[in-house]
Amino acid sequence: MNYKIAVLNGDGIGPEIVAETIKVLDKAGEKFGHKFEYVQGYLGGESIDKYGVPLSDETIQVCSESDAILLGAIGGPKWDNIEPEKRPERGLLAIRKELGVYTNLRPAILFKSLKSASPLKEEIIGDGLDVMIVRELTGGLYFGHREYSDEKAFDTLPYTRAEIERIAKKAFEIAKLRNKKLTSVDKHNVLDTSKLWRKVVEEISKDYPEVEVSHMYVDNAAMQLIANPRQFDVILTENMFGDILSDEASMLTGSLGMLPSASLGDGKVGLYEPSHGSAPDIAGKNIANPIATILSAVMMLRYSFNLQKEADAIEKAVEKVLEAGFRTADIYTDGMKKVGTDEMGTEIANRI
Ligand SMILES: NC(=O)c1ccc[n+]([C@@H]2O[C@H](COP(=O)([O-])OP(=O)(O)OC[C@H]3O[C@@H](n4cnc5c(N)ncnc54)[C@H](O)[C@@H]3O)[C@@H](O)[C@H]2O)c1
Ligand SMILES: CC(C)[C@H](C(=O)O)[C@@H](O)C(=O)O
Ligand SMILES: [Mg+2]
Repeated sequence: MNYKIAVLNGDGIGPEIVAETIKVLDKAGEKFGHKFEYVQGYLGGESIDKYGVPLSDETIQVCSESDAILLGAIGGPKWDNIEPEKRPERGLLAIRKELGVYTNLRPAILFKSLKSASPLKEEIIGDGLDVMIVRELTGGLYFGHREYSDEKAFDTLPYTRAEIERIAKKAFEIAKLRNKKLTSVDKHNVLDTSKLWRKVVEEISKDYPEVEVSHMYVDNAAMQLIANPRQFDVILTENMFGDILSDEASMLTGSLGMLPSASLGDGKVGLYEPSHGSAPDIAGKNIANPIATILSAVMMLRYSFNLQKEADAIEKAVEKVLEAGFRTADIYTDGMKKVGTDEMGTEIANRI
């Protein structure tokens, strides 16, 4: 089959990690007889430089005419001091909103051979940690009414019942296919939106009697993720809590460079990007870890193209490369073979 993928390199390490992902996708395509066609779009800083805006109509069109979107990461110091509406990050929020991808899946999975790369003790991290964070992506604080003056500024955190219902249903559906345990994370003791969130999640849970549901305050959840991460299976939470908790959870897997993501809606096009940012501190040095992006492409094969054996083959190749001791700097531990971004991509592609 032929698949058309919109590619948005973005900024910083974006082009480096996307190049390795394409290398891996092409190898999988070759092996299983698929053709991946890539169409270039522009997002964030690169789009500001090209079009003067962080997301252009041209790129929206390229994305909506594709079967899926592969994104590197956006942002960087070059664009940090421009007006808020024109920042690279606004382009990312706009594309998520435009595509209606309200479900952001961020799976924190520990590869066995990376146990020693996690800062947590082995007895806490255990064997085979696998937590799925389901983050609401197109509502809440990121999209609420906001105002700024040099004397006073505010952001608002709105959620409608419908927005909570649809993400809660997705999370319960996912939990049903996993260990049937869902922890909804909120700040019910303080926020009205959390009051509605908890009420709606409770209501939806009645349709999923096989899933055990519990509620946890976000501050406690931040602590529990470190103290006892294995208690979690599916974590359901709102936009900003999910942003923060997913970066935290990434360290359970060894590095932020290991955490992929899939952003899905009810429409045709899914957006696949690593959970991390453009890492300007290491950009252009060929040291970034491409695995989060490669695993995001695995999610693309699974969720957008239904190519299960192809997805398994890439995932297995990542596992084999890690077992063989290859490590980028962020997951390096003594005695392993340190490799650059491109070598990591090549080693993975060679094992498909
Ligand atoms: N989805 C996105 O595009 C996205 C996500 C987060 C941040 N950002 C943007 O990225 C820029 C930098 O933000 P930041 O520094 O807070 O977050 P960041 O995620 O870019 O980096 C945080 C730390 O993790 C490291 N890191 C990140 N990805 C890595 C990888 N693949 N391999 C090895 N190390 C990696 C970085 O070197 C840095 O030390 C900002 O402009 C921010 O707005 C974009
Ligand atoms: C860059 C920023 C807008 C973005 C977010 O907060 O969603 C990022 O941190 C992420 O996790 O994808
Ligand atoms: Mg983030």
